[in-house]
Amino acid sequence: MTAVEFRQFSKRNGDFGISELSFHVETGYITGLIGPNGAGKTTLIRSMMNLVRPDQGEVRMFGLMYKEHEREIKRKIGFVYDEDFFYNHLKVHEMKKIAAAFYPTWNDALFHRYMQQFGIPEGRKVRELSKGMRTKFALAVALSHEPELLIMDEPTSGLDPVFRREVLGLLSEYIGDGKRSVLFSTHISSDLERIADYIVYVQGGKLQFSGAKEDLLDCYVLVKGPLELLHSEKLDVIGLQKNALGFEGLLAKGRYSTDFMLQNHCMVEQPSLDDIMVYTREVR
Ligand SMILES: Nc1ncnc2c1ncn2[C@@H]1O[C@H](COP(=O)(O)OP(=O)(O)OP(=O)(O)O)[C@@H](O)[C@H]1O
Repeated sequence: MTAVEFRQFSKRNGDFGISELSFHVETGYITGLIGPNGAGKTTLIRSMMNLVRPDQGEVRMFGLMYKEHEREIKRKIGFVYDEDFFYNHLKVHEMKKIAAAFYPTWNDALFHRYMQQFGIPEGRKVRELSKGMRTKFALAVALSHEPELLIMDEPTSGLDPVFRREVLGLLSEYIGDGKRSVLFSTHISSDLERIADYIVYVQGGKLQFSGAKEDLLDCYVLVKGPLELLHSEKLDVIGLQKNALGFEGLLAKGRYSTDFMLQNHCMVEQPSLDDIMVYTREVR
């Protein structure tokens, strides 16, 4: 089952373009959308909300098209994004009332439970909430209509590690029954290493990878070695960086043996998602 499917999606905005991009988001899992600044993550997320329309190709949500099923699709989605979309002068319970009116499936008991869990006083004005509380409030609103898919643009940016950990715990709990899905973009790849099942990695509007996180992490090894080795051996180092102490970069896994690396005084490590993004970035 797929919660989201991009088919040959193309979109141009000035000199930035996404061209014939296809990927899908599996139902029942947490998918992380990663890529450097300006990669196109927000454009893709906005397309999932029908706030951006493709020039060509299509976006299917739960197998449905926005053209015919906008209301049905939107009701199945909880959306949290980094811009403020609340009326700041309202109190929490007043703002909640407005949001709740949009959703027939609104669960008020669940909302109150989140408010208690997050320590958000419902009589407080939205503008008086801290950034972290505001994110939690947005998350509570998004979750209280019990959506099938939670979409978030940078939900954990600007949150302290304790808040972040709490939000991540909530997401894992939320997908617990296997019928719900989460997709979120982030620059904090350690969050994804902790909880994501799948990764969609974009760069400059192009898809670099879409699949299980473990498969992406398994594609490469991070290698550090002496510069002399580069002269004597033709190593296909991805994102090669040199300094006075030696070289480092990625090697496609399976291309060189551990014995070879040991004999040549190379250190081989498991790369992080950050390492993969740094070393596979295209030089502009
Ligand atoms: N409405 C628009 N008009 C013109 N250009 C746009 C528009 N929206 C986005 N862009 C451009 O599209 C590119 C991708 O932007 P987008 O916000 O999707 O990237 P992102 O991966 O979310 O970046 P970041 O991590 O910095 O938030 C950028 O070059 C941006 O300037």
